[in-house]
Amino acid sequence: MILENPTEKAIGILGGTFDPIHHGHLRLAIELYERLDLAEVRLIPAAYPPHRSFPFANAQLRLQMLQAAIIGTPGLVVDDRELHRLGPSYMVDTLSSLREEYPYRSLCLILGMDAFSNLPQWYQWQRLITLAHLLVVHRLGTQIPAFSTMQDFLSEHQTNCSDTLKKQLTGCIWIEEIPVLNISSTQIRHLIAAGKNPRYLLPAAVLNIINTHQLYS
Ligand SMILES: Nc1ncnc2c1ncn2[C@@H]1O[C@H](COP(=O)(O)OP(=O)(O)OP(=O)(O)O)[C@@H](O)[C@H]1O
Ligand SMILES: O=C(O)c1ccc[n+]([C@@H]2O[C@H](COP(=O)([O-])O)[C@@H](O)[C@H]2O)c1
Repeated sequence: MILENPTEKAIGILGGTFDPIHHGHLRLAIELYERLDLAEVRLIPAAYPPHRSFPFANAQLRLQMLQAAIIGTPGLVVDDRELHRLGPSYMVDTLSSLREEYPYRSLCLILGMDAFSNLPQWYQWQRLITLAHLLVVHRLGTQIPAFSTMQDFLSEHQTNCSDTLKKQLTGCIWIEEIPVLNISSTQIRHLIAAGKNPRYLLPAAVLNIINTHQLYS
């Protein structure tokens, strides 16, 4: 669907395991919020992330860490809808429920280039672009996938005009190069397990929750 006079800004959607949330996630969300003039970026923790082992921290604590991380940050919102579903937290179900809630709103699913390269392994992956745009960001050391499925997918959907993301509700791929911080949740978990201090890789409020609940040690 094409909107002749789009009045409402697009909503960015950043799903993740967030085990734990860190400054890499938060900078990514803020950069995209500002650069693409989004209404907000929704951080959506996965209850049961598909295609990876079970998270170390339980879903309620990962949610609590997210809420603590974004307090007072304009444009960032936590959305806990995946915590109310049973079974694997498939993105297609999350986008379907957002689409029901916002039938006439542009939705932009944010993906790192690594996640984008693995998209064909996602459940019903070809439906994703019928429910939202894909906002693909470069992460250090990642490249645009060279294999034909993704090259074809890109040539069909990639847009060079960011205004299209506002005018259309779904169906476009936008690639954004951003200065990505080389931080991962795995690195933070490993530091804590080794008795080292992860301070400054993640918000102090998140580290307080980790310490209170003795997570990852
Ligand atoms: N440092 C970072 N900069 C930008 N994007 C990131 C960064 N770390 C993760 N992301 C992106 O955020 C989303 C959620 O990431 P996730 O919760 O898996 O974090 P992670 O740090 O990659 O975790 P883990 O090390 O446990 O795999 C993914 O799309 C991922 O590509
Ligand atoms: O829907 C899927 O099949 C699917 C497969 C892999 C990952 N995802 C989602 O991608 C997001 C990032 O996942 P992860 O494993 O990098 O934390 C998170 O929201 C996951 O639920 C979704």
